[in-house]
Amino acid sequence: ACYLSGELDVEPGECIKVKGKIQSDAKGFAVNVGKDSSTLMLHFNPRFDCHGDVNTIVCNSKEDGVWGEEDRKADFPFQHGDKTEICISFDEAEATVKLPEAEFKFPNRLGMEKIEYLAVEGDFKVKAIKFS
Ligand SMILES: C=CCO[C@@H]1O[C@H](CO)[C@@H](O[C@@H]2O[C@H](CO)[C@H](O)[C@H](OCc3cn(Cc4cccc(/C=C\CN=C(N)N)c4)nn3)[C@H]2O)[C@H](O)[C@H]1NC(C)=O
Repeated sequence: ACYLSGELDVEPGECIKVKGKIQSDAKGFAVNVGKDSSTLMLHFNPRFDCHGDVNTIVCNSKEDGVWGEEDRKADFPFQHGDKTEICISFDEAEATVKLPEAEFKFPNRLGMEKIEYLAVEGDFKVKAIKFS
């Protein structure tokens, strides 16, 4: 993981802003939020070229270490070398991922009431993390 934090207390309506740069040879990266590494509200996983996916965002949840059903998004608003800001918020129904030019929703399948864990993994250089 290139950024890992536990013991967070992000409540519904609050925002986690991950600012950084996508590596120029990125194969993929992931932003994970939830309770801990085994219990994720959202695994937001843009894939440039990995696991057989090309330019596809794969979202999923994880409950006690078991992946849920994947949700592949239609848009892929990322390019190699891009600087970007990924803002994640949630409410009882869904998580929202806001990018400069796109927005994605993913159901809050686990009914999580707070985010205590954030991890950014893969080919993404984290510049700043802001909570608002
Ligand atoms: C078709 C065959 C069966 O179906 C496939 O079955 C695979 C295994 O279940 C799924 O894959 C899994 O999907 C999960 C979501 O559901 C997670 O993403 C998981 O990864 C977990 C994971 C995260 N991480 C850290 C990380 C994250 C991003 C990049 C890197 C590393 C750098 C890459 N850069 C390089 N190398 N330069 C590292 N490591 N493992 C992935 O293995 C595929 O989606 C699925 N494909 C389809 C179409 O159904």
